[in-house]
Amino acid sequence: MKVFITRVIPQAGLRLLEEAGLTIEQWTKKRNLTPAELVDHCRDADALLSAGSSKIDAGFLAAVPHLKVIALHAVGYDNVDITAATAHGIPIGNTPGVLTDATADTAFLLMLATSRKAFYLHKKILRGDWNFFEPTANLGLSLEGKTLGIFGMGSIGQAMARRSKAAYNMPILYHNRKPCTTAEKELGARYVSFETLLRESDVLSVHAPLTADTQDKFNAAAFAQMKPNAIFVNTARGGLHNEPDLISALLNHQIWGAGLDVTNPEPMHPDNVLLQMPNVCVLPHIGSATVETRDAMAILAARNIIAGLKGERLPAVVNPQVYEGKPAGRPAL
Ligand SMILES: NC(=O)c1ccc[n+]([C@@H]2O[C@H](COP(=O)([O-])OP(=O)(O)OC[C@H]3O[C@@H](n4cnc5c(N)ncnc54)[C@H](O)[C@@H]3O)[C@@H](O)[C@H]2O)c1
Repeated sequence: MKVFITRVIPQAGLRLLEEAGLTIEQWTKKRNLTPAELVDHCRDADALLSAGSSKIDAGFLAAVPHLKVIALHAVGYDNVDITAATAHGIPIGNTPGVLTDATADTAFLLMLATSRKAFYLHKKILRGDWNFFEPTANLGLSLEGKTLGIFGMGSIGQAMARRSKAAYNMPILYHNRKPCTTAEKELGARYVSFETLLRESDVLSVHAPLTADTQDKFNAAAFAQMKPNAIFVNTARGGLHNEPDLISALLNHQIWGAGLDVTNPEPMHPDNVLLQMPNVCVLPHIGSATVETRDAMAILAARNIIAGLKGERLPAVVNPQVYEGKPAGRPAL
């Protein structure tokens, strides 16, 4: 049986697939597959392991309904039409949990780096500009005791809140689809409306998935309600903030700074004005990019593939409804 993999993934995952007797075809070119290439490579595959943001939409799924499982090398699944996959009876796997700490570290890094203008000052040193005689230009903001607002208090939001509370004793506010008792008990986090989150946060860190509800959630109207000293951090998906509105909010001093691991589009154009702003730090979507985390993600994605091909329930399934009212699939492995 054949697995098509859309990008080079760690050996730890490939080894598991090989040990299961699967034939692996991996896309190794240094560019993303086109939609047509993705369909072509999946025609004779039994499973797809998708690393990156290839669109797994209704058109793609209709072209390859024979796939027995699709495993994402990611926790976010905004690139997948889950309804269409379920209608075709294709289970979709993802990699929750194993990337929580690495991504929360990235959010924390961006909060701290932005508060101290770290990326901008690094760039100035590269230009030979140490700015010794104008030290006020280097001043950032302290984080101790400042209020952290979390939008999306799931696994990564809680991990970010835990780090910030431990490091800077930050009071935590959050807005979520439903109250999170763990964060309330463990961190004293306070559930607030979206408007209160905007108005009262000194740092606002975004950790909700990209959905129709959250698309462009952080737009001109939202930034206008934030504090002039607020730092906006997004490690979730670039589609949650409206980039022109974010740029205006920064230029008009409606907010103080921004730390972004995700942009819209990706990659960000090197001439983007955000990259020239002192109070902005941008990373190239490296939330989960540690050796250990990527190994763990590859292993979980491989386990999802193997379970799917055996007709077993995936260890991490996004659309459990695919199993409803169906007898367990006939083992194919
Ligand atoms: N930068 C990266 O490399 C990277 C890495 C991992 C995850 N992510 C992103 O981070 C997101 C969160 O990951 P997670 O593991 O914490 O997921 P999670 O499911 O544990 O948490 C998401 C939280 O968002 C909340 N939420 C959903 N819709 C909401 C809405 N409309 N309003 C308010 N809250 C809402 C949910 O209730 C949930 O508590 C993922 O969806 C993914 O897009 C990015």
